[in-house]
Amino acid sequence: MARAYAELFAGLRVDPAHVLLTTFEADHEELVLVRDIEVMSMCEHHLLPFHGVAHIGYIPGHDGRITGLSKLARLVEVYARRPQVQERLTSQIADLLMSQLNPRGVIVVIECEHLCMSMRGIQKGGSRTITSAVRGLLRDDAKSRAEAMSLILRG
Ligand SMILES: Nc1nc2c(ncn2[C@@H]2O[C@H](COP(=O)(O)OP(=O)(O)OP(=O)(O)O)[C@@H](O)[C@H]2O)c(=O)[nH]1
Repeated sequence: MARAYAELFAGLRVDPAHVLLTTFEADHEELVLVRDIEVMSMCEHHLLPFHGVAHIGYIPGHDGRITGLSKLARLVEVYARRPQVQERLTSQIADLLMSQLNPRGVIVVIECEHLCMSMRGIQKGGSRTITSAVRGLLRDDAKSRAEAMSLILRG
């Protein structure tokens, strides 16, 4: 039992800042977006799962540095594998990207079904909760935000 919880909450043992230590010189200053990253997390109120997908986009900083694509998915894992609420999960990912990668903007959109609403309580399966956290240029510039949103919604 203790091992099962250790696995479920493995994200608590990892320093999220370490995930983004891998960066590359790419001279790329346009949007980078990774869609449909699987999310498996645990609602901190009921200790029941919520699951779905995350879409993470960023516009690199003026130095054009990028991070490894898998690091974005790893960041989702670190913050998801702990008791969570979806809103905090969304903003933690966006805030860490802003502070570590120093990009011009970040957008994180997460869509999940919460089993605490499906299996118990109100018992409404199939509803999806969508949260977003938008920072920097992607928040302030309507054109950049619209471009990112259109790519996110395309799927
Ligand atoms: N930005 C970007 N990253 C890429 C591309 N192709 C591969 N990568 C990433 O390059 C990174 C290399 O990181 P490393 O930490 O050196 O390699 P790794 O240990 O295999 O990394 P993991 O895949 O996280 O296990 C990984 O995050 C890959 O996902 C690409 O076209 N663009």
